[in-house]
Amino acid sequence: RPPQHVRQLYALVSETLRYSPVLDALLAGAALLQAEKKLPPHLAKVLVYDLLFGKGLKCGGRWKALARRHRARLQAELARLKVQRKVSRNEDLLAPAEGASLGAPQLPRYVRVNTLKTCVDDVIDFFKRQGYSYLGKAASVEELSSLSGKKFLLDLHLPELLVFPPQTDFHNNQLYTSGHIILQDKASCLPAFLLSPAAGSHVIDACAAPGNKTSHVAAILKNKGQIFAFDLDTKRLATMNTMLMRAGVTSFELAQRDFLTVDPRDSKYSKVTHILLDPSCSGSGMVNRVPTEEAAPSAERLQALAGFQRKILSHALSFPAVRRLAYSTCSVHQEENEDVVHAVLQEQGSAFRLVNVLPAWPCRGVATFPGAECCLRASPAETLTNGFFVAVLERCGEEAAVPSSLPTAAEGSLQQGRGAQPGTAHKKKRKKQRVKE
Ligand SMILES: C[S@@+](CC[C@H](N)C(=O)[O-])C[C@H]1O[C@@H](n2cnc3c(N)ncnc32)[C@H](O)[C@@H]1O
Repeated sequence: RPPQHVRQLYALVSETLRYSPVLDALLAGAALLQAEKKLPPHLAKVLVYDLLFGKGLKCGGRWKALARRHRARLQAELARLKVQRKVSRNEDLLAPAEGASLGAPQLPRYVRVNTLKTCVDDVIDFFKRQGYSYLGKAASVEELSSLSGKKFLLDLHLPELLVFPPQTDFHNNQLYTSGHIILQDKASCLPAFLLSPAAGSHVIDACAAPGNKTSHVAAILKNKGQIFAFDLDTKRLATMNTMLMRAGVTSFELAQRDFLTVDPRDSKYSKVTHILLDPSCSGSGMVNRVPTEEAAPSAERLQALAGFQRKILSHALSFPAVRRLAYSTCSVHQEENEDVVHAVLQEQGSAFRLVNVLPAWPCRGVATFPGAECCLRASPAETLTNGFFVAVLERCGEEAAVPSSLPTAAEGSLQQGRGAQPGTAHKKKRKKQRVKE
């Protein structure tokens, strides 16, 4: 049934997620899932949240009645947990207990500077004026993990990425609302950075909405050239349109379209040299994702996703002028990552090859085929990001001809000599609209 009170439902789900570690402890303590074997664990959490902390929504039917039967036991568990944690209010349970690590790992707050509107130096100055201390460029991933209070760093891999302590909230910050900064996980900044089209290029973003990567591509293009962005989802495209306008992106064409039906021979796309392909995936790498069965997709679901991903990757490579393509997923499953890339590379014969990107990146593709280590993986534990995968494919024999703004530091021996000097993009102080406090 469609929800009658969407806002209440949204609040219920987000609050359940906020209390998730506490709810896990209560469910375990009361052995609810052992007692009610048919009760799905995620539903159990929502029911227990509503029973103990919520406002008592008028829905839930038989499941709600089932949870109510365990009310006394759950309340006793809650009281016990409060005594154990030495707290009196429910909210105080949300602070992690001493020495404990509850729930999803805490990732830093990554802030991508939107170079279409400002520059890194100006944004650093802005935050300094807001009372933050700038600690310079990070030397290691460990340094990023030890950030606390009002301190921030420049990322060690991505020159336009600032790193703040976890849970720093900039959603109401003037720089965010004006599109000067984009709140984007570090791993999700990799595809556009590694695709690195030169200003003036024609680029396809095949599965583009809600558009964070598109706006990143536009920034790399310096708004010069043309972006053709496609997505199936009307609502996500509407959000994307607003986001791109706010970010000052021009020269883009958004289309609500199945990319698989876009004709590679259409003369409109005859100059497309770069493609960013970030197709639907299981999302199994997302740390803060609403938990669903997707976190552990079935073999059938993985097979279906991988089939789609192979098809859409092959289709993207069939654009006649394409020279470079970045394929990415926020999945941790080999089936959606290395296996897809390997299968399509084999199908392409010697037309395309993998580029050995970012040799300094610590986490590489799973060695399931020769060259898989050219791909990048990301994970909360190793790179302090969501779980992610990126592979960059390049047309064989084209590399010398490809103009690229990619810093040479981002590519290994296979690509040496291409592109501009490391860091030139952020070192140059560009004249940009100055950010006013
Ligand atoms: C992982 S999301 C893309 C995220 C986006 N690249 C970003 O950075 O904001 C995958 C997107 O692919 C879209 N999609 C799925 N199948 C598609 C198809 N056949 N053609 C175009 N878009 C598709 C989905 O609607 C979804 O918005």
